[in-house]
Amino acid sequence: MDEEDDCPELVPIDSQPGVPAQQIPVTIITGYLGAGKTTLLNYILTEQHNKRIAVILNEFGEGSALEKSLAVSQSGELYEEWLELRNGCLCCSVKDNGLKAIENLMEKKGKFDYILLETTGLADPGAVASMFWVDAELGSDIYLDGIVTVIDAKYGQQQLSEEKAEGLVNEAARQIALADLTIINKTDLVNEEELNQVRDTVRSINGLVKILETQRSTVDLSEVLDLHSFDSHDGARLAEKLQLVKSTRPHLDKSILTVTFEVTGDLSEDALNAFIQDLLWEKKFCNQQGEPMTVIRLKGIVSFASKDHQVMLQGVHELYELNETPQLWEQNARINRLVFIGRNLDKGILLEHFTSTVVLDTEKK
Ligand SMILES: Nc1nc2c(ncn2[C@@H]2O[C@H](COP(=O)(O)OP(=O)(O)OP(=O)(O)O)[C@@H](O)[C@H]2O)c(=O)[nH]1
Ligand SMILES: [Zn+2]
Repeated sequence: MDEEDDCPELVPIDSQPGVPAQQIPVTIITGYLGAGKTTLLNYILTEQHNKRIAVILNEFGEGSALEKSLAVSQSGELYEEWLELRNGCLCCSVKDNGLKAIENLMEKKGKFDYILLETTGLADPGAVASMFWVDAELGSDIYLDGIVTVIDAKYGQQQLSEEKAEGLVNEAARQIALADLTIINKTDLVNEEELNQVRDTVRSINGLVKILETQRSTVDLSEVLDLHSFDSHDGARLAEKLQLVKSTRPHLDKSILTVTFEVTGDLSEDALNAFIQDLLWEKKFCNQQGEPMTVIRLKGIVSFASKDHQVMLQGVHELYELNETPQLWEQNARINRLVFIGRNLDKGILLEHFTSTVVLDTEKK
């Protein structure tokens, strides 16, 4: 038909599946008190780059304010709240230099294309990350790009070694468990031995995370921004990364640690959901001492019999997602790789549950 000639070929505006066009990335910058978060933000803001960045110094990490924003999230009004933010109404959650920077930015440009959010030192970045995640599901224009945790080279070791009351998680360790990138800052204040020690501790908590070492939080911006840590279109990169991850040993008896395993074969989607929900929601799995396993961060690449594409698994606290990646299995062996970061994790027990309930029978040898 003639009309067909007139009709332009439809092309997607954004070539990256999984990231709708126009979405603004947000990077959460977390880290214990005084580690160097603000120094990092100031550095990023003043460094040469072609991004219009908005900085939010976050207050809702504190007490009732956090509960308030989570409550808002549950009633579904969060979308609106963040939309306002996106449109420039940042003032209420911003202070100091950050505010000036954003005010100036918006006066000049009206809009920005990157958001950096500094949480307070004691905040649980998981709660903040979950908010953005839930928000993204609601069709928000903001998506979570990554969680960056700044660690004090001098005092980090001490902060990470503090014994917490029974049942409580060490916040500094939790921040590392959740991180996509860690920055060990203030290396000028420690000798090599101390630096090795803190690096080993960080690695023992999170076997997956990238570790940078800095003075005055001076980093290559490309290593901090646009990490796409939660995007399923980066499935191939995650799959590659997961291959290199090793299970870790806790630096203290009760510490957070990383457990990873790989299992060949197809999984039952329903059974995998049940497994994850038993683990994250029901806390059904216990270690040999009978203590319930707690997962803080979860990542994986898995194979479902019905799907030609690799599927990415992401979890933050009790939220998780399974998303198909653009990556095809093709002739590659269907190897499921999972990484769990949390407390009281026992690899043997997890693996046993996984192979006996989630892997399809035909594949079991
Ligand atoms: N010696 C040294 N001091 C640093 C370095 N980086 C930052 N500082 C100093 O450490 C102090 C804390 O830095 P901030 O960037 O404010 O840390 P923060 O994590 O934002 O702190 P809070 O928001 O209070 O939790 C400041 O006095 C910084 O000047 C570094 O690499 N070496
Ligand atoms: Zn700060």
